[in-house]
Formats: sequence, structure tokens, C-alpha cells
Amino acid sequence: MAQRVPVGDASGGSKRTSRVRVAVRLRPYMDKQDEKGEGPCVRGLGSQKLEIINWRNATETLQYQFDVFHDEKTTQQEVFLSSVKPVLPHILKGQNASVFAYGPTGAGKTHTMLGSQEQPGVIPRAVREVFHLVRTEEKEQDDWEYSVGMSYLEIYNEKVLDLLSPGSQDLPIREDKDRNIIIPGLTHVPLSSFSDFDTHFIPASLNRTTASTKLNQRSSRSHAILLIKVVRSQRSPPRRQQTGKLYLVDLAGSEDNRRTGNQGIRLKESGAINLSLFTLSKVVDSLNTGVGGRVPYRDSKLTRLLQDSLGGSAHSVMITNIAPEYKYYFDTFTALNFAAKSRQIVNQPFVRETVVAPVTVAGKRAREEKEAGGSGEPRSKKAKETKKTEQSSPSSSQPHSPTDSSVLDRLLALEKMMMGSAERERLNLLKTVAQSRKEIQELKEKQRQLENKAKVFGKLSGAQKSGEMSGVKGEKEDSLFKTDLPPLHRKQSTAARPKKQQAVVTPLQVSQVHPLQEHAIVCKPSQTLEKRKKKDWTEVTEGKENGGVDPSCDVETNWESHLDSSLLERLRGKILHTLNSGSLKELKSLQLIGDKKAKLILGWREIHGNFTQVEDLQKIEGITAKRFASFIKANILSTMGK
Ligand SMILES: Nc1ncnc2c1ncn2[C@@H]1O[C@H](COP(=O)(O)OP(=O)(O)OP(=O)(O)O)[C@@H](O)[C@H]1O
Repeated sequence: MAQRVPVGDASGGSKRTSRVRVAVRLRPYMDKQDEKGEGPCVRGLGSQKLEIINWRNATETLQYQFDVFHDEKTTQQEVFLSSVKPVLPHILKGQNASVFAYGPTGAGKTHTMLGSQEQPGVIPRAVREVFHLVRTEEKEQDDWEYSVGMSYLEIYNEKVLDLLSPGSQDLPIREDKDRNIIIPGLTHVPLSSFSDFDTHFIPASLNRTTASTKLNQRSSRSHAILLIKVVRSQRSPPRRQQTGKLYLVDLAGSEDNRRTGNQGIRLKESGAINLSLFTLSKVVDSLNTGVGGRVPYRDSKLTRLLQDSLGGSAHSVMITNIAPEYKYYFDTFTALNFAAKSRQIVNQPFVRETVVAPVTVAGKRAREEKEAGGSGEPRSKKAKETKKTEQSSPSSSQPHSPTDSSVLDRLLALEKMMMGSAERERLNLLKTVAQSRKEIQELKEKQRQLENKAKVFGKLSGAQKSGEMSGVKGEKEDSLFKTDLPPLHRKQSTAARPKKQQAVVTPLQVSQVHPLQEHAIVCKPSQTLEKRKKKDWTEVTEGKENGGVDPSCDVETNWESHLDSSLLERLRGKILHTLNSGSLKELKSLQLIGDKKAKLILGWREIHGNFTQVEDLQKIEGITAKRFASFIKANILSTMGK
């Protein structure tokens, strides 16, 4: 019967702990066009660090440190040598080890784990290495013999399916009294060599559930778990037996269904995938904070199965795969936060050992080894260290915007998923601050509108008194009075309200200067106004925002009302079209939109889809109501000028 014993007992060394080693691998661009077009949202800063743009403030980046950072040029061999090979000797000593690839769909998990004929990944390399280690040990230690075997399963839609026995039913996951995870009925194939492994593994891999999604032609729809078991048996009394397990896990991708275009069965699969990854993150969170209470392993099949390989029993390596493209930004951000947290897990490895009872000592099976660090043992201080990544600090990363609460909610939810209670509190605070900012901004905008309206009314009543007003079209006048002023305001204004025909600001004329301006109605060019317009144009095209309001003419603040409404609508539609479907370059060709804003717009589109109206632009970080007003004015005027 397998039992847990302190590592020191088996290896002869002192008791030690082992934490989850975290490597991050950035895959190269799949499409060179993307690389040229928008540039990466994440980049390496040496062999352990990387940085990603801060979604809260595009002028900042967030930097993360991991055990290893594999940049886009790293080969399969290099990943194996630095991140996987070092854990393999442990399984020959009766300990568990696990290597799992985590990350968004299409970021390179299967490439890392499985690879291809030309570029074999972690799985074939690790199995080959296990056989190599076994052969070496057998040569060096006469007293021990080894046997190697494999099982291969997938978790699909929360069902455990045996990939070596296709068509089998959902298998149960059990735990024996020594807390070993076992799957009764799972096929176990003894292996004598690597080619033996190949014979079983390759056809079984084809049984794995994959499908094409918008983001990946052959997306893994299940978590694939390869189990390599090494049993080490003593040839002579006391005939000890140690069992080491190596889990090689290719997790299904975390996905955003808006982007995958998933529907129907894909959506259901996706729900199961995301739920199990969510549970995995909760398990990690629970292990990290170490506040006691139940670690929710049982909430998903994945975490239940990984229970003896994550957070206390095994030497674990997590390779987090990320992609450079901007469209993966939020997935990358989430994956990095998950990875950064996992780094703090402290594992306490133990040896799984059994004693084969010889006939002479039947019934005398001794429990030779004790558990090292069961669940009741206090966690290392390291595990409780506060995460120092800057991504959640309200003081260092101010939420300038995003005033759009759905983006904020989504990100906060994602982050919450990954964080401990202290960080959660900080996030709640952050959310409150962001919401207050939004409310203040909305109030300011409302006030500005009211002031503008009040000014117009003021002018109108003044004009009426001095008899300077001239009659113009009724529609114009109607639109002028379609305000959302509160009732009180309306009432006061009606007293001074001119007759309908007189409801116009200054004498108007139709200009024929340019085809695009055919419907434009502009101010009669008095000398002062001409000067004023020139100045205004220069300011706008130079990207400056307008300052005060010239009381002589309200073109500055109310310029839209001087343009024909159908033309205005057309131009706004054009701008909206560019915002919704423009490339980075096209976005940058808009007035007052630079590289950063254009990228933020692309990011926003990725999450929310199309802007419904140009005003939605104010949901972009840093685009205040004032800036938006300048933006719309500059773009409309510049289009008209073309
Ligand atoms: N480091 C890399 N070098 C070259 N190509 C890569 C690399 N990583 C990934 N790729 C390629 O990118 C594409 C997507 O990778 P892969 O299928 O491994 O993603 P995944 O994370 O497993 O996705 P899913 O979760 O949807 O299964 C594949 O064509 C793969 O060959």
C-alpha cells in the first residue's frame, strides 16, 4: 500500500520543500503581417522578466518575474532542458512530479507539450529521459528494479475518458486512504522502451477531442493528462516498493467565447473548460493564501485529479504559454496573473512507498514512512508572501479610466479569480474609486451640457430683445430646443423663449465651398469670426484642445448646430466606421488619435465588439468628454476640409 514518507527518509537528505516552478513561454507571431501592423503587447526583459502594457494606463507597463522566461526564439530542447528535465529524477525516488501547460487558446500549449515530428515537445522528450534515467539507475544499483507504465486520459466536459480505451465511459476519481488519487478502470500499459510508448501514445493522441474555433484551427477541447508511473522495487527484503508518478498535462485553453465565436456544443465545452480552469485558479489561490479552510479540489475533475500533483505533494512545473498579439491582451494578462500567483505555492514533496510483503512475513506489513507535511502542517511563510506585482496596487496604477464598467467588471472579476483576500479588498476599493470617477465625469458632462444650453437660451432671449434675430427653418429651431434640461430649467427658459421662427443664433447662409460641405450651414463670415475660425482650425489640426468660449459666436462650443444635420450624421457615421473596422494605421490617421489610443481602441473592440456610437469613444481610457469634443470636431472639420 502506498504511503507518504518525508523526502529526507528516501533521499537521505534533510526535509525540504519544493514549490511550483513557473516558466512563461512567449510564442512567435504566427502572421508576420500582425507583427508589422501593431507590434506586441508583451515582451521579454531578460531570462526571467517580461512586461506587458498596463490596461489601466497605457503609458505604463506591468513587469512580472518568473523562474524562467522563454522568449519567442526558445527551442523545444531549451524549454525541456531548463524547465522539465530537472524534475524527472524525483519520480525514480517514489515522488510525484507534474508538468502542465497553461494558457489561452492558441498560445502554444500543445506545441510545448506535444510538439511535432520535427520539433518534439515536452512529452516525448520527458518519456525518453525517464527511460534513460531508469537504465542508468539499473546499471548502478543492483538491488532495485524498475518498471514503467503509462495511462492516458482526457477530461472533456467534466468527464474522465480513457484515451487508451476509446469509447469507454466516464471514469470515477477516487482517493485511497493515503490520499493517492486513483482512477479505477483506467487502462495502464506496461512499457519497456520509448518506442513502446510511441506505439501506444500516438494513436491515443488522435482520440483527443479537438475542434476548430475562430482562434485556433485545431483547438484542444479537453485537458489531456498523460500519466507515467515508475515503480521501483527492492529485489531483497524488506522488499520496499516506491511508486513515482509523472503527470504531463496539456490543459485546454482558457477562452473568451466572444472571440472564439463558440456556439452550441463548443460553448458548452467552453463552459466546462473555463469552469475547471476557474476552479484550478481557486485551488491555487487557496493554496497561496494558506488561510486554512477547504481547498476546493473537488469542485472540478481537473483539480481533483491534479490533487496529488499540485500544492503539497509533487515537484510541479507550470509552463504558461502566452501569445504576442494584441488581440490576446486580456487572456495574456490573466494568464500572467495566474502564473505569478502560482509561483508562490510551496509544495512539500513526499515519497510514495509501499512494502511488498514477502510470504515469510505475511501480515507484517510495516508502515515505514510517515507523511511529511500533510494538509494540517502550517504553510511556509513564503507561500503567504504578498504578491508584489504592480498590477493591483491602486497607488501605483491609477485607474485613469476605463470608465466603462463592463471592461472594469470583467477585469476585476478575472483578477479576483486569481487573488487573495488582501488583494481582493484592494480591488474592491479600486472599483469604488473607478466608479466614483465615472460618476463625477458623468456629472461634469451633464453640467457642461446644461451650461451650454443655458448660454444658448441666454443669447436667444438677448437677441429677441434687441430684434437682431432673423427667421430660419423650423427643423433647426426644433433641434435646438430638444434638450434634456430638467423641468425647472425648461420652465424658466420658456418665459424668454422666442417665437419658433426666430429660434436661431446668428444670420446663416448655405455655403457651397466644397462638395462635402454642400449641406453645411456656417456662420456668416464676419471679420472677427473669420479670424476666430482660422485660429480654431489651427488649434484643432495641431491637436490642441479648445480653451474658452468666444461669447461673440458659439461656434466653439456649439459648432455642430451650424452644420446640416444629415451631413453631420454622415461624417459621424464615417468616423464610427473607422473606429469599428479601421486597422491600427487607419485609426492613427484619425485626428487626435496616436499610437497608444489606437491600440486602446483595438483592445476595446476586442472585448466589446463594435462601438454603437462615436460617443462610446469616451469609454476609452484617457478620452475625457472634453477630449472627445475636440476629437469629433477635429475629425469632422478635417473630413470636410479634404
Ligand atoms: N513556440 C512556437 N513556435 C512555433 N510555432 C508555435 C509555437 N507555439 C505555438 N505555435 C503554433 O501556434 C499554433 C497554436 O498553437 P497550439 O495549438 O499549441 O496552441 P494551444 O495553446 O494548444 O491551443 P488550444 O488551447 O486551442 O489547443 C500552432 O500552429 C502551433 O504550431
